[in-house]
Amino acid sequence: MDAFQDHYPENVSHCYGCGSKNKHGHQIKTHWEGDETVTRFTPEPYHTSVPGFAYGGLIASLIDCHSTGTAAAAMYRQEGRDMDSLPAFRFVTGSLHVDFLKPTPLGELTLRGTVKEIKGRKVVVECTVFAGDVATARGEVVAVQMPESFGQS
Ligand SMILES: CCCCCCCCCCCC(=O)SCCNC(=O)CCNC(=O)[C@H](O)C(C)(C)COP(=O)(O)OP(=O)(O)OC[C@H]1O[C@@H](n2cnc3c(N)ncnc32)[C@H](O)[C@@H]1OP(=O)(O)O
Repeated sequence: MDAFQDHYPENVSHCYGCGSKNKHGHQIKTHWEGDETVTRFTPEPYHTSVPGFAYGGLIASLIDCHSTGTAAAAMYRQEGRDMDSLPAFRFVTGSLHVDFLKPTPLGELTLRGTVKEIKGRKVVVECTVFAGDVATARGEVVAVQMPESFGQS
């Protein structure tokens, strides 16, 4: 199944969390399941915080990139456009809030996202991280369409 990230333009495919061209990164893959977006990711042993459990910064970065991908996909969906069509929607993180509800074990994790708001260039995404049936973290991301000047200095 094609993931949102498989359709990212090359110039935004280097992100540590979601870029398919970053060989050192997480390379997460996200897709729609109805009105939810889903990413599955299995942490490596080196993602440890306390032995047996995942590092919180990893969880935050998964929520971050799951949510920016969701933002892009939601904009395409709202406009009835294919994710390969131009101009491309590129989102960056304006804010990232994470609540760690329970320790997250080092096993397969499922992130489920919902779009709370689309307003102008802003998309607000809520994302919950599950280990099995247990919600271990919940995040809210304000994703904003990337300004043309982003990355230019
Ligand atoms: C297929 C391709 C996919 C491509 C996908 C690419 C994936 C890459 C994913 C990367 C994930 C990252 O790590 S990104 C890297 C980390 N993030 C960054 O470096 C971003 C740095 N910050 C910025 O460049 C800027 O502050 C922006 C772009 C976030 C916002 O600046 P701006 O463009 O001037 O936005 P502005 O007009 O002020 O605001 C627009 C709306 O967003 C809201 N807003 C702006 N900033 C915030 C904020 N921090 N917290 C809450 N809300 C905010 C405003 O209130 C407003 O809402 P309203 O008043 O209209 O309601």
